[in-house]
Amino acid sequence: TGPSAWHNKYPVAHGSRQSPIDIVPHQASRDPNLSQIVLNYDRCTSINISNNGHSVVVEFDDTDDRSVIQGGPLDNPYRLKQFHFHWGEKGCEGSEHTVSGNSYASELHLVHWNAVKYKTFDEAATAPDGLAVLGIFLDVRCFFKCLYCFITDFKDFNPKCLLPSSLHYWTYLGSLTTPPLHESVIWIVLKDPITVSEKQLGKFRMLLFTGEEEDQRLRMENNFRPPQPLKGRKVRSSN
Ligand SMILES: NS(=O)(=O)c1ccc(NC(=S)OCCc2ccsc2)cc1
Ligand SMILES: [Zn+2]
Repeated sequence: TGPSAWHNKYPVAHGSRQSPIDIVPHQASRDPNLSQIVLNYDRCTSINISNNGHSVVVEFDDTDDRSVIQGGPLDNPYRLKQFHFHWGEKGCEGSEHTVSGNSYASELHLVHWNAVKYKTFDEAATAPDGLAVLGIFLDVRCFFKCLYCFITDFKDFNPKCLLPSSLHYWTYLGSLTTPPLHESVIWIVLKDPITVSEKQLGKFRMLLFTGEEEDQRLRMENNFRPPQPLKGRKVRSSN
């Protein structure tokens, strides 16, 4: 049961601030008050990696403010909880947000929560300003290479090495793109995709298989939700 059936169990699927959306750059309003986003991931500690057969999630220790995103549209620092990817079975589609109708091969989501206003992620996940997700497009060359790299110990993995050169972004109010689809996300989508070079590839590696256990391959099925109605929302652009 794909995205078109989610509304049966999660009526908010037809809500007024659902994600992803199609971003039309020249319709986004440039907001000079939007400061740059600041990422403090230097002391991030990845604690777990899980591969549920159709996505891979790397979780972080979010018991203190060691890895946060702040600035831009955010009034507080938001703590990094996990990151994961969305992709498609064909190289030409897979991202969740689209830009003027065009898809990228994949989209990386760095999920953060507002630990200043809320006590737990679960509480923040149901609040209108509870979560901030940084969306980063991956181009096809990089995505497939990145998916097939190995790392014996991903503990030293720092998502900062995943960032494109420019942190220019679009931002809008939206939701989780998978159930429970809570309308609690301040989306920050970077304009530039990541194109990892060969030499950077050495740094960005991901354990995708369970190693000695049975070869649990990631099925390359689609795990992206199509764009949702804007319903009058404004997309702002950093300069
Ligand atoms: N694709 S997405 O970034 O919008 C995104 C991010 C997180 C999640 N869900 C998470 S982290 O679930 C953790 C369990 C939970 C607790 C309260 S609501 C979900 C779903 C979609
Ligand atoms: Zn996601």
